Amino acid sequence: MINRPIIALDFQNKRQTTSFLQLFPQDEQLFVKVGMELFYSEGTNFVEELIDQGHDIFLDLKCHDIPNTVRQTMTSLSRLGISLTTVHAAGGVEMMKYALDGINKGNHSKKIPQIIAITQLTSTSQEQLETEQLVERSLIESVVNYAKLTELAGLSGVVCSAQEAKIIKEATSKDFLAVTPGIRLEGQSVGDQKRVMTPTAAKKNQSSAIVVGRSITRAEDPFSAYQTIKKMWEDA
Ligand SMILES: O=C(O)c1cc(=O)[nH]c(=O)n1[C@@H]1O[C@H](COP(=O)(O)O)[C@@H](O)[C@H]1O
Repeated sequence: MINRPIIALDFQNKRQTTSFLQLFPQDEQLFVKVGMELFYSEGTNFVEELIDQGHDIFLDLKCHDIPNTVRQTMTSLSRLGISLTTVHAAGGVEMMKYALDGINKGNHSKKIPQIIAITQLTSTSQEQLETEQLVERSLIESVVNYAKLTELAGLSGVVCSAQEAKIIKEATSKDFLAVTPGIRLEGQSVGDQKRVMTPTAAKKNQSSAIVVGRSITRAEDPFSAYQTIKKMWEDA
């Protein structure tokens, strides 16, 4: 269980990210997610700067490629000192095993990252699964299947919606992580997300960690929104 909400730093560049982080007390150690948007513009140097500032990093690059390429990517990332990173479970068991091998072969002078796998994105609906992916099973079955394959490959857990966290825990082991984005407060616009839950409902449904973007980054007072969400998570 990760005790703080993970804040998705979905910003275009270092300048925007730094002004956002300045809204938090200097000694507040955050768990932040750097995604493709920020990583592709600022690269590894900025990730290392965030680590030096005392933050835990979820580097969310959603790798999905042939096993050998993913292995070498993970070896490159392993030296950074990040806490978590992602691959797509759709890449297959072999790809996920290679990913783990890549991390293990890397140079961990700082911290060994845990790898978690994307199941079905929280922006995917049952209808899209049927009409676009041509998957005939239910969305839940697909997510649970990906979770079992991820566990078989030896990774630490999955990214799924909080709606599926409990069923994943039942289908896998106690320590297997169900990291859940798609978090909204009551009454907030869901935007492009399809499978959402509140922080309280997510915790009650056995989510291991919540990933929160716009509910914090676009709040009028981001630090206060963070504190509210953190408290909801702690108290549930
Ligand atoms: O890997 C992720 O973090 C992720 C997986 C997923 O299925 N859904 C999902 O929303 N995310 C990420 O979680 C964050 C959610 O942002 P908000 O919808 O603004 O809270 C974004 O950074 C997404 O990239």
